[in-house]
Parts: sequence; structure tokens; C-alpha cells
Amino acid sequence: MGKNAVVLFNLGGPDSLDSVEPFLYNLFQDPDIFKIPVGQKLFAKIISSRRAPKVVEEYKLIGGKSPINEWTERQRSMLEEKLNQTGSRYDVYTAMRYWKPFTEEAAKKIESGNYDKVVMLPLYPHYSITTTGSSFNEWKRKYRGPEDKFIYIDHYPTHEKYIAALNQRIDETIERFPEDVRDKIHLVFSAHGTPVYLVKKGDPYSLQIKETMEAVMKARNYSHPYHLCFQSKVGPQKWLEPATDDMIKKLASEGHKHLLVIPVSFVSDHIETSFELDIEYRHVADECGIENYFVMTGLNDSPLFIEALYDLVIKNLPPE
Ligand SMILES: C=CC1=C(C)c2cc3[nH]c(cc4nc(cc5[nH]c(cc1n2)c(C)c5CCC(=O)O)C(CCC(=O)O)=C4C)c(C)c3C=C
Ligand SMILES: [Fe+2]
Ligand SMILES: [Fe+2]
Repeated sequence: MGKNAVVLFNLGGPDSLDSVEPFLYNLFQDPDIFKIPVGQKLFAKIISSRRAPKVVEEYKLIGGKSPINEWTERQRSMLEEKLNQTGSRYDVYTAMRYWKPFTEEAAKKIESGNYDKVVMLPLYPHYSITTTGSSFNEWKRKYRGPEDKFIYIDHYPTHEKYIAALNQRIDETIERFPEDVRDKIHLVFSAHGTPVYLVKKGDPYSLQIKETMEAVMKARNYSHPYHLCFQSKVGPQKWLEPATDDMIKKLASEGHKHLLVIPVSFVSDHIETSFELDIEYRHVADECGIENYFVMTGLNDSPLFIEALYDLVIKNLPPE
């Protein structure tokens, strides 16, 4: 019997405070994130060394490293275990874009692994050139071998089990609110932003985020009022709006006091959820009089999310 492999693509994050600056350097060197016509390496060197001290302080507040690495490894091992229960042999690898384990390592394992089929599965449910596009481009630069065995999955924003996994986390978070305010909660879907020029060039990311939000709300029968906003702006360009902190202020000014924040574009906890949403914007919420502010935990080791990944792999492989 043959064997198949799955490559899970993700962003990666620093595994120590010392790796914050080289991680940022790798990110700012990526032409799919910032396209600098000449001198991209110099640009990356300058921006990463300027930005690192601020970002190091943020990582200090969330345990000195990004939890994205441990959560991705957990997702990898859970998926591998589930796939191997089918009786066929599967190896699941992680390919991070900006930190370890780097994409090059996974490419080497696939080159030497003699696999029949390889499913390329991003841990980004929504396609953006800055995330999935960038990861696939990096793969094409690093992989040396036959191309015919690859099956690329580039988005799954309304996969039923992914939506169910989000709703399970939302329901768990609602339980954390005092019982008498649960019908007054506003659901705030917060996605990582992108520059607006990418949307104009046809990047489908923001449309797919909306599809996820609508599918979640439909599945929960529009249980609460809901809103979409965008976080984590970097640089001077115009980014998707409204910004998450502005949304919190706007809802407070309208007299709403109970907010449940759903990190919608992410499938695990990391700096953008654990620091930006849970620490930085909590201060914003406190200052403008929000009484209950809860940030949904990432999907992390959600069995429903692993089932979604499993389904995507099995349904995209040709029958044996
Ligand atoms: C999931 C969707 C993401 C999109 C779209 C995205 C676009 C994008 N990001 C930057 C710049 C930075 N992102 C950073 C961290 C970060 N970004 C994502 C996801 C998306 N990015 C994740 C999951 C993380 C967290 C990694 C971790 O360590 O925990 C950072 C580093 C942190 C910081 O300096 O604030 C930067 C920088 C741009 C410019 C961009 C689109 C052009
Ligand atoms: Fe980002
Ligand atoms: Fe950030």
C-alpha cells in the first residue's frame, strides 16, 4: 500500500525573545507582504530592528514566545493520528513561513519521502496572497522534485465542521458571561487586516471572511447582533476598516456593555489574539465603559476543527 502526506502551512512565530527580530526580518523580506522594488533586504533589516523592541515587550506579556508553534504542532499530531486511524499511512508535516520549522525543512521531507499524493493544506481558512499565496510561493521556491503529486487546497471559509468548531467556541465563551446579560451580548468578529490595495487587486480574503461570519451566524440562527472589524494594521497604507479598537469604542458609545470578540481569521492563539485582543484592546474596552469583554479562545485543539482538516484531506484525495 502507498503512503500519502499532508503539509500544513502556517505563519510561525518567535520561539524566544531573541528570535523576535529575525522572525520580523523574515516577514518584512517577503515580497508577498511588502513589495519593495529595490533593497528589500535593507528595508527588512531596518524595519525589523526598529520594530523589534516594541514587539519584544508584547511577547514578554504572553510568555516570552508565540503560542502558535505549540498549537500548530498539536493540530499536526491530532490530524496525523486521525488520518492514520483510516488504516492507510499518512505523514503530516508543518511548513512555517517566517520561523521554525521552516518551509524548506518540510520540502526536503517530501522530496525524500516517496509519497503518492501530498495534500497542501493551509491553516488559513481564507485565501490571501499575503498568507496562503505567500506560503505556496515559498514552497515553489524551496521544493525540488516532481510536481504532479500535489493537491492544493487554498480556502475553506464555510466548511461545515470549521463553522461548527467556531460556534462551539462562541457558545463556550457565552457561558463565561454573567447569566443575566447573555442576551445583551454583541458578537465582534475581528480579522487580521490587509492593505486595501490588495482587495482592489482582487484578493478574495475579506469576502471570504464575510462568508465565514455569515455562515457562523446562520448556523446559530442569528442569536445576537454581530459586527465585522479588522485588526493588526502595520505601516502607513490604508487598511481594511473598521479597525477593531474603533469598533469597540463605537459599540460602547451606543450604550452596549457586553462584547464577545471572535478572532475570525485565526485558527490558534498567538500574539494577535493573546496580546492585541486580550490585553491591548481590553484596556480600550475598560476605558470606554464595557462591563464584560471576553475574547474567544482560538480553535487550537478543537476536535471539530481537526475533523474539518481531516475531511478536507480525505475528500480531496482520489479514491484508492
Ligand atoms: C490570518 C491572516 C493574516 C493576514 C491576512 C496577515 C497579513 C499581514 N500581516 C502583516 C504583518 C504582521 N503580522 C504579524 C503577525 C501575525 N500575522 C498573522 C496572520 C495574518 N497576517 C498571525 C497569525 C500573526 C501572529 C504570529 C505570532 O508570532 O504569534 C506580525 C508580527 C507581530 C507584529 O509585529 O505585530 C507582523 C509585522 C502584514 C503587513 C500583512 C499584510 C500585508
Ligand atoms: Fe500578520
Ligand atoms: Fe500586531
